[in-house]
Amino acid sequence: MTPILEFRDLSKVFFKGEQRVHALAHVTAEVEEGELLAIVGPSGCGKSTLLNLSAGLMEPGTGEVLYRGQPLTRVNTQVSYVTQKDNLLPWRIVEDNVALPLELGAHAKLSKDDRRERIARYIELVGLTGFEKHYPSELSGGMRKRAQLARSLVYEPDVLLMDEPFGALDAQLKLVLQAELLRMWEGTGKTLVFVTHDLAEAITIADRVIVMSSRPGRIRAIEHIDLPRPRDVFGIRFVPGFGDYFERLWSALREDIHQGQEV
Ligand SMILES: Nc1ncnc2c1ncn2[C@@H]1O[C@H](COP(=O)(O)OP(=O)(O)OP(=O)(O)O)[C@@H](O)[C@H]1O
Repeated sequence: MTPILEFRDLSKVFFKGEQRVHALAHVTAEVEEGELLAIVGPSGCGKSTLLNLSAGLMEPGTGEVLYRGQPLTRVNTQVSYVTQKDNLLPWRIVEDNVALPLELGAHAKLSKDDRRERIARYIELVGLTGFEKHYPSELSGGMRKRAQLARSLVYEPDVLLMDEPFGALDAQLKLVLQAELLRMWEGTGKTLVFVTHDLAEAITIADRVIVMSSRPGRIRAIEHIDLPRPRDVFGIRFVPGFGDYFERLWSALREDIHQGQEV
C-alpha cells in the first residue's frame, strides 16, 4: 500500500543573516496510513521542521515529501496540525475557536445545523462540554490543549500532526490526556504523527517510534512497538517488553546526550 506520507532524502538548512543552521540531513522514512508514529529526538534536531514540511508549510532544501504518492507542492489541507505553541484565538470563545476550520474551504458549505452538531460532538469528545462559552484565558493548560485538539479534529482530517502537545503539562495530566488521545484515535483508521521529547510517552502510545539524532537531524533508529491495544497508559510500563523497547531506544538517544545535547 502507498504510504500516506513519505520523506525522501530530506535535508533542510535555515539561513539567518550570516548564520546557517543545518536542521535535517538525509531523512528518509514512510508513514503508513492509520498508524500512530512517534518521533523522538534531542531539542533542535528538526522534529518540528519535519512536521512543517509534512503540512506543506515550508519546502525542503533537497529531497521531497510525498502525500499519497504525490509530491507536496503547497499547503497540505488533508492534514491537521496541533502546534507546540498554543494558537487559540484569545478573542474567541471555545466553540468559536473550534468552529474556525469549518469557516474555510469546502467546509464553509456545511449547513448551520451540521456545523453546530459537529462542533458540539468534538467539544464533547475532548471533554470540554460546559466550557463552550469560555475564552481561552479562562481555561487551564490542559483544557486549552483539549480545545486545540477539538479544533484540529473538527474537520476530520486524514492525518493529525501533533508537536509535543503534552510537553508543558504535569506528569499526571499528561497520562490522562495520553489515555484520552488513544481512546479517540484507536479504531478510527486515522494517521497520527506525534512529536515528543519523552521516550516513555512515545513507546506508550505509538505503533512505531523514530529516534532522531541531534542536529542536523537524521534517523538513528526505527522500532515497531508490538504491545497490545487498546493500551492502558497507566499500566503499560509494567508490561513485559516495555523495558526492552525503552532500553533499546534509549541507547540510540543516549549517544546524543553524551554529546551534551539536551533531550
Ligand atoms: N524558520 C526558521 N528560521 C531559522 N532557523 C530555524 C527555523 N525553524 C527552525 N530553525 C532552526 O532549525 C533547528 C531545528 O528546529 P526545530 O524546531 O525543527 O527543532 P525541534 O527538534 O522541533 O526542537 P524542539 O524539540 O526544541 O522543539 C533549530 O536549530 C532551529 O533554531
